[in-house]
Amino acid sequence: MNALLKVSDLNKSFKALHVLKNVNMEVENGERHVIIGPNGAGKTTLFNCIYGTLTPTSGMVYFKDKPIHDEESYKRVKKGMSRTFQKNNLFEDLTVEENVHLAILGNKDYKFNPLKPLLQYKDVNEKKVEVLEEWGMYARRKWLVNQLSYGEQRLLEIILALSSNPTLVLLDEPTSGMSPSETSQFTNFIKKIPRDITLLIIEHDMEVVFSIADKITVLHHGEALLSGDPESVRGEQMIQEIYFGGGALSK
Ligand SMILES: Nc1ncnc2c1ncn2[C@@H]1O[C@H](COP(=O)(O)OP(=O)(O)OP(=O)(O)O)[C@@H](O)[C@H]1O
Repeated sequence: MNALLKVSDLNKSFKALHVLKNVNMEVENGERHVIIGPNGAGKTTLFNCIYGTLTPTSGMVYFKDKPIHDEESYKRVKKGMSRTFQKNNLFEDLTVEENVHLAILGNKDYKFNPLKPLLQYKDVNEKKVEVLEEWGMYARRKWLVNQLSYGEQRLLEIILALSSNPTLVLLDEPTSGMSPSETSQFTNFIKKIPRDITLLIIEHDMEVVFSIADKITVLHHGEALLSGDPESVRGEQMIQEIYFGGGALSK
């Protein structure tokens, strides 16, 4: 079977700024694939082109063997993609379960009716309970989001991304701003996600990278310098010099 996601000769420019330069990358089914690279390398721009937030200047993105690079994000979500963003995207004054409810509702075909009480969406309610139970948030379902710790809020964002039954989830710097204990909670959480869900993650914390990655792609000045298993990437002399020697990956 072919790769779940294939990025082929992808370019993205913002006027004269050539951010992505002929990027080629493949993500296999079930993989935990981590993208590393210094600030400004083009990692989020690459995510935006994969998810449809941005249209590439040229090149192709294939998902499940079909070209998707000119489709809107909502169509990509329907095909099984979901994502989180660098900054929290939660409704902080709503409860945990209301956030989950709205995320599930947002992926349904029927239009949200503001006059219909949330609890009357029976299938959404069932799915909500399933999601809250599966990911360990049921006990805190009535908590307001702003009562959760920062680490729990970031986990809730991932839970929302998982609530659409995705096959591919893109996580953009999920541990940014987390304390060491929140980061290790995150790593444990990632390890519990079943392998029928593929993960593509932008991550700066090298301890996290090497504890979760099956494959690492190094993006440098908009070019995919190399892709490989963690040990081969760690062993590359060029990577040692650029990243581990100079500490260029730490924020
Ligand atoms: N919408 C935009 N318009 C103009 N320039 C942009 C836009 N989005 C990103 N850029 C520029 O593209 C370059 C790459 O940015 P991008 O956010 O993709 O990098 P990154 O590798 O994700 O960095 P970081 O690790 O800091 O998040 C930067 O120089 C940024 O200023």
